[in-house]
Amino acid sequence: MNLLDELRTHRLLAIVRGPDPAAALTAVLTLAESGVALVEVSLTSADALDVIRRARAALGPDYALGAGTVLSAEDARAAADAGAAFLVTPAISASLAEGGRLGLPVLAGALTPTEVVQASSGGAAAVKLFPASLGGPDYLGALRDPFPGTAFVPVGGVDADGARQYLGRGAVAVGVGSPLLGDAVRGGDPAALRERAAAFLAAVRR
Ligand SMILES: O=C(O)C(=O)C[C@H](O)[C@H](O)COP(=O)(O)O
Repeated sequence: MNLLDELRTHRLLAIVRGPDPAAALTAVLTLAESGVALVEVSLTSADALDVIRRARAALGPDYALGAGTVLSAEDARAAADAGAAFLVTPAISASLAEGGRLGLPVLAGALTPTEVVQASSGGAAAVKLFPASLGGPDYLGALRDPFPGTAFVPVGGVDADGARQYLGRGAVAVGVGSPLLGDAVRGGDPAALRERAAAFLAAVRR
């Protein structure tokens, strides 16, 4: 898949992370049904690889389902085996190069200018600005001056209002976990998740 194209087109990446595999799977499927085109399942979730495997089986081969918090080369390979189509990392790590070897695009985490350079030169499809809440939209704006060609995806503490602001400052997309998922990862009402998904999809619309 072309991760950068997907991010540019859909502008919203949902991050599922939770203690309950059944609830995580339901959340992934609910997000997909709601029109959220890109979802990552964090490997810190309970039975994350099994959740990815089941979600892949339910959603088919073309859905943009990825694995998050992929730090090691071993995790990158396991995520690929489970059916992840892309990898997300919170930092520059061995999984970036391994993604290249596996042919999987990587959204690589970076915070500082030095890390932005390392992520890009390491082959990242896009740079996940993490934790974005540390500097907010102004910090993204400051980074965009020296890196106008870099595709940034802010992650961490991004609510619907923040999503609009980051996109207005030139982010290609935003990544959203708890403000979107809420209690859905602990078995909360899927109808409420559908409503939050609709609100975030409206917030990222051009
Ligand atoms: O999974 C990783 O490696 C991440 O870096 C993602 C972050 O930890 C949060 O999950 C996103 O933050 P919120 O949208 O505030 O919940």
